[in-house]
Amino acid sequence: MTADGEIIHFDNVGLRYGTDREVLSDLTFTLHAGRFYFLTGASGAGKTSLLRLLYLAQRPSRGGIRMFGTDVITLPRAELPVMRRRVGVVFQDFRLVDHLSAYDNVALPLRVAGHSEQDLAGPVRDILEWVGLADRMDAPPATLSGGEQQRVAIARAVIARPAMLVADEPTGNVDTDMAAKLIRLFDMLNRQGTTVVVATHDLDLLRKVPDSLIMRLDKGRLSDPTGALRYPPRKLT
Ligand SMILES: Nc1ncnc2c1ncn2[C@@H]1O[C@H](COP(=O)(O)OP(=O)(O)OP(=O)(O)O)[C@@H](O)[C@H]1O
Repeated sequence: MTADGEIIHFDNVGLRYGTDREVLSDLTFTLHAGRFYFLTGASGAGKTSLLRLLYLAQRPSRGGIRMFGTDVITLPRAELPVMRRRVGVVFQDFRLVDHLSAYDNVALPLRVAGHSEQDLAGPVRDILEWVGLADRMDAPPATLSGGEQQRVAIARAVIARPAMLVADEPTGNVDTDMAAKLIRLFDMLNRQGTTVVVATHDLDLLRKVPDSLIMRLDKGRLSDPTGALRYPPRKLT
């Protein structure tokens, strides 16, 4: 994070896949630490593509991106994994490892980072408890409901305490009540200081986080270039 609380800055970013037309154009915005952002827009507007830029799964075709004060465009490839570890990711389809228990799925990022079993056991149990799955730790994903699987995925995304959590339609495969519960988890994380970016079609979710900032994509462009529109509307300070 930089001194003024910026965690990400996009400067005139464009993205095209292959030689096709641009799917994202002229994106200039700043995300600030500790805020909650919703990314909305019609199907095909470019939400997933923009999130992929945020979690460094994709490089832009043009423009500049600064993350945590570092220019990621010129960052050597070998340094990308360290930067990626600062961003947790949650997907609509959970993407859990089928043959691992809930516990082992959540432990995975800490094991990859080299933590000992002794050190990681406490945090993994604590976070599974926090998402309400203390009694399902040994369950393989296939035996969990969609909402339970998504809570494991959220626990896995935040176990290494990322500065930012990025979620792509995280409530797309759960019912309305579970969607509200998942958004409450994101909100709690945000209140503890994690910057949160959630892409969603579901405009009802936006009302559940009153202080959220809305980024609206329209055919690859941000219709509010400052990303500062609020929903419900609130006076800007
Ligand atoms: N790997 C790819 N190769 C080529 N074109 C792609 C690729 N991924 C996405 N696109 C195109 O980029 C555009 C934006 O897609 P993207 O998935 O980012 O939109 P979205 O807003 O997330 O859509 P949805 O809400 O339907 O998931 C679409 O026209 C899509 O067809």
